[in-house]
Amino acid sequence: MSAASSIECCSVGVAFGRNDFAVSDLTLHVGGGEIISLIGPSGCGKTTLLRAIAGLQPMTVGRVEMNPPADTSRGQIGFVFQQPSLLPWATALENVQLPLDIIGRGQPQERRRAALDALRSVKLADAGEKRPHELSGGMQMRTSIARALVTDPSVLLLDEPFAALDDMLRGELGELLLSLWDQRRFTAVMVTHNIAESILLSRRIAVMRGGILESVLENPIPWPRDQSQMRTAEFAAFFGVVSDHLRGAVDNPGRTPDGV
Ligand SMILES: Nc1ncnc2c1ncn2[C@@H]1O[C@H](COP(=O)(O)OP(=O)(O)OP(=O)(O)O)[C@@H](O)[C@H]1O
Repeated sequence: MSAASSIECCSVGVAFGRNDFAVSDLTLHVGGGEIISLIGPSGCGKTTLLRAIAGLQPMTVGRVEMNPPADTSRGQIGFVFQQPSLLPWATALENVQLPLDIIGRGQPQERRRAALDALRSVKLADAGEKRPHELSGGMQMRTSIARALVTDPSVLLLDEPFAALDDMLRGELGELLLSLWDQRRFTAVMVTHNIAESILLSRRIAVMRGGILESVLENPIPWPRDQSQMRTAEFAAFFGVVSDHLRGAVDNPGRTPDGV
């Protein structure tokens, strides 16, 4: 596996109209092997920032640096989107193997073995021959996660990955993500609307509003994480802190030095 890259967003600005900045002068450091959540009201620029980090969205100003550099075309950056977006005519195994086929890594047999390993890692070892319509929503999302991880990326970018799932599945897949991170230690940036999920899964929470970074909150919940922590007083208290920042009820005291 490649070393987890740190991510440096330096004064990133993305404008869609002449002066219409969806993301404005945004500077953020994400440490190698860190999981950080991007949270904020609808339309505040979370997806635009994630796409800029991925290299999918040209920036109007600023730059994004990864160290060591991570390159999508070499499978070093993985994506998980809200919709699993699997090829309907391909089996789960073929879907997972697809990124390896595209970048042309290894011999066909090695690719198949890697895809099987990735499916096993998301507890879908027995579903490889099924097509997407034969999989439940949760299984489709597991397949999508396996596809994102099959190339052993050093950076994983997730855009509201569990938003379409019910609470039980959401919690289950959150814990799966934590265990995958524990084994692989990739750097992850996850967009979510769900405060509890952002607290359970990430080390820091970047709160955005109107295209700017409102604050970066250090998450006090100890590691290792699991869902039982969601019932603690500490979790509830931090939930309140994040909510206040989201509502704009706090005047920025939560910034950490590398999130300025
Ligand atoms: N391709 C585009 N062309 C023009 N405007 C865009 C484009 N993509 C995004 N925008 C605008 O940029 C702003 C930020 O959008 P973005 O999708 O990044 O927000 P978001 O915080 O991810 O929202 P949500 O939580 O609803 O997904 C919005 O005003 C949106 O309309």
